[in-house]
Amino acid sequence: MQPNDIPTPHLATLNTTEPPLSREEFEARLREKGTSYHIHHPIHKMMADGQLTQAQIQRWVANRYLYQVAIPVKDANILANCPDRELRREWIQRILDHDGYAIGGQQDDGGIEAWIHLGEAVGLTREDIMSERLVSPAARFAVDAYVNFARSRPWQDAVASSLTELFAPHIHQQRLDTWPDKYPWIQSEGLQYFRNRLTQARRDVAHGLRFTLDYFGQNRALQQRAIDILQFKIDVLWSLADAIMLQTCDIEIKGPKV
Ligand SMILES: O=C(O)c1cc(C(=O)O)c2c(n1)C(=O)C(=O)c1cc(C(=O)O)[nH]c1-2
Repeated sequence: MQPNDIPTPHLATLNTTEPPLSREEFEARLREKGTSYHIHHPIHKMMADGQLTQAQIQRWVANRYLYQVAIPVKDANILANCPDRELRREWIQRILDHDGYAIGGQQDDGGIEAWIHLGEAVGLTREDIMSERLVSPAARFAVDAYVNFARSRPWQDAVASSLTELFAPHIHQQRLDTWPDKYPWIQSEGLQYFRNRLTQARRDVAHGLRFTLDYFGQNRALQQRAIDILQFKIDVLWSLADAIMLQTCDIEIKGPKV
């Protein structure tokens, strides 16, 4: 059995008889998936409307830390599975963005550190965040599903699974636009993570999208596969948001407040 034949319940059966979509139509079908992006999840709508309490924002940041630390591990799995040197040269930047680096006198603390600063800006300690003691088990399952996908699927599939980043600049911008007004108690320096991602995500997605349109554009079956993979990733993010929402609802009812 070839890696591409591994049955995955998330991926629909491929219809190989239809003609391929044009490049434009294929891209449009991927972008259409934005209608089910987690920006539409109730917890993110409440967040943008200013309806979350400090304890709920804290739990969101603490749970999302799992995703932040998983991303470079996911990307390292892509590098490990990918024999294409050109792709690795570009992809490695994603690991540096999140882990940071100190190379040849140049230094950047990276996105994980910026996320910890966000946690401190919302009133958590570094220990609260890094110990992962506030995270929900269901959030861990959702994030693990993404890392396992990148570890076990062909690297081309894992590249396509990053394409939720098509929609990420919008949600980062939404937080930058709404938080200062809705949550004035959050120190503004803490929002630097979102500012950094505006450019990083646009750069990443230009690369990931170009690759996906080229590789998965070869025939209709591969195009459908990429669309299904994007849906799988959208489901990962939605499940993560579900997990956080359930947990934050619980703390509002019976504590403990952090
Ligand atoms: O805050 C968000 O809503 C959000 C969503 C996503 C995404 O759509 O996957 C990413 C990020 N943030 C993010 O900060 C990030 O670095 C990132 C990397 C990736 C990826 O799949 O490789 N997604 C995302």
